Amino acid sequence: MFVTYTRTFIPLFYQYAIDKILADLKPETKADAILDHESSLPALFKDFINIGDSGLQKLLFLVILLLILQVIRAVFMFIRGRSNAVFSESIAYKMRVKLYDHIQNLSYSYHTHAETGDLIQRSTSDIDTVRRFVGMQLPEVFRILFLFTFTLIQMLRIHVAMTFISLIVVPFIFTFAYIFFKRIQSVFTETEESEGKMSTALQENLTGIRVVKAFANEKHEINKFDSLSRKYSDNIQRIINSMAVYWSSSDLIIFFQIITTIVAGAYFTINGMLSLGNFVAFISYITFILWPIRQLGRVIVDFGKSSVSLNRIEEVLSEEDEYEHEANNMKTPDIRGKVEFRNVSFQFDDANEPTLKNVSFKINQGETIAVIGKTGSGKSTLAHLLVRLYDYTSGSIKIDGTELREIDKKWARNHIGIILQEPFLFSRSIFENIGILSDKDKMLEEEIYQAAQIASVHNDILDFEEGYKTLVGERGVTLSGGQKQRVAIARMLVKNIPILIFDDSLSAVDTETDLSIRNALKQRSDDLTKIIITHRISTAMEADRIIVLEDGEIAEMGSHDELVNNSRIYKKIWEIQGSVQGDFNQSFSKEEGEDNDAK
Ligand SMILES: Nc1ncnc2c1ncn2[C@@H]1O[C@H](COP(=O)(O)OP(=O)(O)OP(=O)(O)O)[C@@H](O)[C@H]1O
Repeated sequence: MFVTYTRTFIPLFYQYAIDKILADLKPETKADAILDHESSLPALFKDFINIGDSGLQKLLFLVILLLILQVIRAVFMFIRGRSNAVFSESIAYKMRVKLYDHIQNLSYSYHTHAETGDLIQRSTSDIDTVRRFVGMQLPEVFRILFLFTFTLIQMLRIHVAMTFISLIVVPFIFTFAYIFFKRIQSVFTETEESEGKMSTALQENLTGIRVVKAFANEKHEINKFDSLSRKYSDNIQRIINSMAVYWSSSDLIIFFQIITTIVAGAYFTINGMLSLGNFVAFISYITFILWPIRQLGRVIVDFGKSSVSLNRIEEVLSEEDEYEHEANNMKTPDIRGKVEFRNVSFQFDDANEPTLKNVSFKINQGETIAVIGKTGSGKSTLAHLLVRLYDYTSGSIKIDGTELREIDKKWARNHIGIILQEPFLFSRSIFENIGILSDKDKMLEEEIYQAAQIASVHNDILDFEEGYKTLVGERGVTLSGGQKQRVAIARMLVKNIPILIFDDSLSAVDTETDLSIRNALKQRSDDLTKIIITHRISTAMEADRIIVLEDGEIAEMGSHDELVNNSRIYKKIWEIQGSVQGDFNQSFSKEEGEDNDAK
């Protein structure tokens, strides 16, 4: 406010210099009617200028005063700019962190439906729009309004009629700016959407670049991106064209206003109703009032854009935080490894029928249970229920006697570990990837190595040039599928969890490694409860019990020996896989024999 207010004094100095000082310097130019008008310059300033005796000295003091005023204004402008930036940046920072934290706490089901690109856009460019609004547009509106008010007051004090004439175009220019920016708002929105589509395509392409390369599909991808990029450029071009029309036509209106002011000012001055100095002051006032006014229309329209962004951020923030939503009295029982399913059913919100139906089974601490079944039979869903990624619709799941729904989610996930079907590795070193789940600040190397040894990946890692320091590319692309799975297993093992679920997480390792991992796990602890979801009969057959799922129901359950003779589905799988495995082993040993013979 200070900066804006003091700005309106500057034309008063011009007026004083012309009307009072020039007259002293060159008295012969003094024509009564022109110079006898009072100056509106505050008395304090006048006194300072009048310290000088001669006209030249007064001029010198005026320049010094103007300089001091400008320096003070510059300091205040700096403080204003800085505090606006600090304030808006701190708001943006808080919003970013809040949104990021909230996204972390949204449910698994939210994330399975959400679009990554869209969430990124909300967390970055939408927040930036709000930041610009708070840091630049909002202060700009206040600045323009203050400037307009203060200037209006100064002008009215000098000459009322001249004031109205000088501001005749203000309502027009403001309305013109408002209507113009309102009209092109749709172009702004389309530009934002086309930018969003372009970045989503880019993100999707980079994520799936290996598939693109593998199918030599680059041309199609390039064409797709090219058309999106063109659309974006066309929209930008439309904005540039519209803005060019706007600036030039509003310039014309402003020019008209300046001409009107000059003509009216000259008339008043010649007729002795306005001093020469005040005439100059008026011209100065209108120039610095008219340019911001035409900005105001734009800023007001930008409000719309910012409110769209705020709504988009708010939309995410209003999604339910899965932890906050839990009751305060959630339990944190001692979890040792006993699991009991009783008539458990589960249906996805958007599904027509239940994915799991009346599932009942028991697992004692230290037992290994294998779950097999056709794809889509509900195996992963069953595992997801155990870590409370979803809550069962009916029935009961008890973990060491406590109803799972009553156990604190974080507590449950800290005691029941799941190694997901598609393990995700972060683009950090292998060491960091394995240690990432540990609650300890600093993982001991020994613990990491031990976990990697059990997961049968230690030797593979040592074979890498940089060993444990090897950086796994984004999502672990520099590792083979089997290595990735084993790193994911090691990552879970550092946690020392009593119940472990392998959701088909041994599928990419060979049978031998699969066996050695299972043996190492058995050696490490007899108490570890394991649920192994698998398509491989050789993995399932060693379990204490095997559950065969069919269309979400338990079709068969028992040990390998029980099922191999006395079942429908398991027996069939055994016959198919057993014979293939037999053939494989036979041909393998035959080749080995031939090799040996050759030697
Ligand atoms: N988030 C979801 N929303 C709606 N339906 C889902 C969702 N996730 C899975 N399903 C459906 O639930 C059924 C069971 O899926 P699930 O992943 O549990 O099967 P699965 O036995 O693990 O299969 P696979 O062996 O192929 O991994 C499938 O028909 C699947 O389409």
